[in-house]
Amino acid sequence: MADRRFFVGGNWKMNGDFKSIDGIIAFINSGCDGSCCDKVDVVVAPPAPYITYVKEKINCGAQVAAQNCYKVAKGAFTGEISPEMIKDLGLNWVILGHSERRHVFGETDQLIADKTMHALEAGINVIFCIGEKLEEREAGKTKEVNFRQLEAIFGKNVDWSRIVIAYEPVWAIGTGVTASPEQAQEVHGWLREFLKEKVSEQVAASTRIIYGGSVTAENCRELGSQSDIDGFLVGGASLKPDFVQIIKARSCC
Ligand SMILES: O=C[C@H](O)COP(=O)(O)O
Repeated sequence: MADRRFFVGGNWKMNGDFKSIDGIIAFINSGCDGSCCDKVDVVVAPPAPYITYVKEKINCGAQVAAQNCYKVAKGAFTGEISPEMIKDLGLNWVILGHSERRHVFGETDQLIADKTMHALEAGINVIFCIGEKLEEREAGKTKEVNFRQLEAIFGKNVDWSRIVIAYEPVWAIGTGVTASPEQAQEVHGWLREFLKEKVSEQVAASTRIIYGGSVTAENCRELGSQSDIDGFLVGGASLKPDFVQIIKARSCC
């Protein structure tokens, strides 16, 4: 297994209120103790209005991320937040390119690339999401779609040490239909080869590629044991105590 630190993100999406968030923070704080968080990067992404609250309450080493940001620092962009604001809140991570941003809100590869570059320039690390739809997989376009989404940031001045790639097949998100360990490993392997060919051997070897899509406490160990799966981006299960088991999928704490 390559020496890439395991990474587990919890994407709460548009879920939670103060009461339920208190419960989530309680199980993260008690379950993700020092011995565990020392071995895993844990990053949770609450809805924007709760970011500061969550950041103040988490006391176990887990970091807090934003779920999205725009491509400029400030201005007349109602409803948006900027990477500079995320930095100002004391955060270091943002999720970009999530399938819900791509397919519900119509974000293009170009916009996601622009947002990624601006976030990196502002000092924010990026969880860069890609993934094919079911019809694309069934049409034999899995590799083509994922490579196209990823190569949107090739050729730019990317600091790859600050990017985590999240492979999230759209058909597996929130459906209960998880990619099999073999299916996920196959795509992760392709992505690593693609990085090796188009960027560099060093970037391919060191960049973490995490899997997302109906990850649960039950399936995380087998998925996490695949050689090119370096962690998870978890949606639904990150709102439950199962999240702690997923954090521990590869460590023995
Ligand atoms: O960002 C997380 C993914 O969309 C996965 O969501 P899920 O675990 O609910 O399938």
